[in-house]
Amino acid sequence: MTEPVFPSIAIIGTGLIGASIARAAAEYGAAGSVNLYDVSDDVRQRAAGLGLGDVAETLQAAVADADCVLLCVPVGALAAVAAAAVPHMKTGAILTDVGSVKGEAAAALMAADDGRVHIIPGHPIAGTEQSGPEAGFATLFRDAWHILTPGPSTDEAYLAGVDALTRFWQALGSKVETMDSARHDRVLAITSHLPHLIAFNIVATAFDMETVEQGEVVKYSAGGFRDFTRIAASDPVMWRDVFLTNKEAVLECLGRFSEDLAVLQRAIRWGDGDMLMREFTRARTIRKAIIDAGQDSSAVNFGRNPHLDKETGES
Ligand SMILES: NC(=O)C1=CN([C@@H]2O[C@H](COP(=O)(O)OP(=O)(O)OC[C@H]3O[C@@H](n4cnc5c(N)ncnc54)[C@H](O)[C@@H]3O)[C@@H](O)[C@H]2O)C=CC1
Ligand SMILES: O=C(O)C(=O)Cc1ccc(O)cc1
Repeated sequence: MTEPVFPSIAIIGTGLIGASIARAAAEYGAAGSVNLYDVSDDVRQRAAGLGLGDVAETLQAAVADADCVLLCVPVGALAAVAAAAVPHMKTGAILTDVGSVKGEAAAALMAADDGRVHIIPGHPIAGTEQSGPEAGFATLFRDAWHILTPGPSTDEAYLAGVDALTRFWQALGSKVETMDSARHDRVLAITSHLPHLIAFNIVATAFDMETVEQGEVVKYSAGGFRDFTRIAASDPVMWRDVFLTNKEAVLECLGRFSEDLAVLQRAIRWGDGDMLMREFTRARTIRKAIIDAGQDSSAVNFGRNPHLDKETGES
């Protein structure tokens, strides 16, 4: 077996993502030892029971020996956790995160910078609608993108840190890209954040209609609506924080989306079949182009936990 990328890592927040990193790092030999900490007593006990690593009683104890500290908490908690962690970290260690929004995450991490650690924000584009340590699985990051948004430093030690973190995520199976955090937030607003908002909204609308239609909405729900309900089952705290911290980019996308929806609404009202054909054909072509380019990682990861997928019975 090859040398681990990091002799020791600390994972703060042992939910879906933290537990998946712990399992993957152990399974693929990416870290020599894995320390864990979660603010919740109950989650800490469950993480220990699952054998995810050495569960510490305090954040300070978890990070003290780590060569890389991975913050896997909701975006809104990053600033406080980073501020509490950095003074106890080793000089030269890496501080990264997995937050779904990067501008705010980078600002939260940078605010804690004391000049001794290397701050390299990151985001795995892989997940499911589930949360908690039991939901984690080692193959979550396989073939998924991992976006790093490093700072502007050209310091040799910092660049060596970026290189090590890249190798860590590659060892977990990810394809790593670096990107400017503002660009990340614009891209993710349309590809991930807006789709989640639409799912939360359509499920709520259908539920309200159900009281009128006496159960028929859910009873006859076809595949499309079921897919929306899966996404809408995602963690409310995590998604509240995403929308609070990527406000501008999401509102921009929502504005464009509403305009385009109004065009379809108008076409339906006026019976403009040509317009509907044009729009639907274009969407179909786009989907085909995505598949042909091999970008459909959803088929690999999203929503497919081999340990928990009760619907398909996969194991
Ligand atoms: N769920 C998903 O599909 C994905 C989530 N992410 C990001 O990963 C991060 C974690 O998300 P999940 O693992 O899904 O959430 P989760 O809800 O499964 O786990 C989060 C854990 O953080 C803990 N926590 C909260 N505040 C804390 C604090 N101050 N100190 C220590 N622990 C604390 C919670 O107790 C919880 O156990 C979020 O920032 C999210 O944006 C990124 C990619 C995919
Ligand atoms: O489950 C799904 O469909 C997802 O889209 C998972 C996901 C959620 C948040 C992210 O920042 C990245 C991936």
